[in-house]
Amino acid sequence: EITKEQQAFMKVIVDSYNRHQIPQDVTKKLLQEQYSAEENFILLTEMATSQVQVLVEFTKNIPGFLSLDHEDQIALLKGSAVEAMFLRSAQVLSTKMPNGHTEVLEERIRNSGISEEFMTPMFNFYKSIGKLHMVQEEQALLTAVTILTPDRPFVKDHPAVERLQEPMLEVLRKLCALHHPREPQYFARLLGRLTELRTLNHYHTEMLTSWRMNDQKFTPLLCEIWDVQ
Ligand SMILES: CC(C)c1onc(-c2c(Cl)cccc2Cl)c1COc1ccc(-c2ccc3c(C(=O)O)csc3c2)cc1
Repeated sequence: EITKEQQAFMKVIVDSYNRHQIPQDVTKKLLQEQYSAEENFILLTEMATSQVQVLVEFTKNIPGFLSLDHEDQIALLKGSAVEAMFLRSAQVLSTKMPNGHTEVLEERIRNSGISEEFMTPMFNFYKSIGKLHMVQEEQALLTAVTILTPDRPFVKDHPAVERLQEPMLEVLRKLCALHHPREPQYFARLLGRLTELRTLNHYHTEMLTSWRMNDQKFTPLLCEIWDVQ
């Protein structure tokens, strides 16, 4: 069912996804530092900054991405960074990481100055992703599909992005049928998570505003990608 060239195409994306991860010396800090809201915010800022760098490297390996208009490349990265980081942190929180990152990451997110009203939708999303039990290929493809979403703000050449996203959606659809044969609606449920991700974008914008109200500092890279400060 999955053709030879689709397999090769998928391998490029999955290998890149596995190659690009936050380095150990950064993630191990999650286990070491204190648990004050202040310290948690600083750690999460470091994680997010490192994850954005990882995302940029992953995105550059998506076939065809580098031949897009340069301004559109930036618009796609800015428009998808938060969603891609929700997907990645969801993966960490739902797979019991052997290194104990899961528990400490959840603990630090829950105590980092994020107001209660955002906790519920955030952790509902985390739960809904966990229930899907995505295999690694699906996680890699879903992240690539999220990044190559044509209707992000300021994207000029929609059709060019669609032409890159379509083949990835087709491979993802076949992967879902392959790995979840008894759940014909699995692919549709997966795409439903992308809709839920869009709503989290709006919550995230408010989270940023309330952090900034408390004079919290971000890194230059996060300020650039989130148009803050
Ligand atoms: C600026 C900061 C306070 C912030 O603002 N919004 C969010 C934010 C939040 Cl709080 C939730 C969801 C999305 C965002 Cl942007 C954040 C924190 O973002 C994070 C991004 C990414 C990780 C993350 C990734 C991978 C891994 C791995 C691994 O791969 O092995 C092991 S531990 C870990 C940790 C955590 C937090």
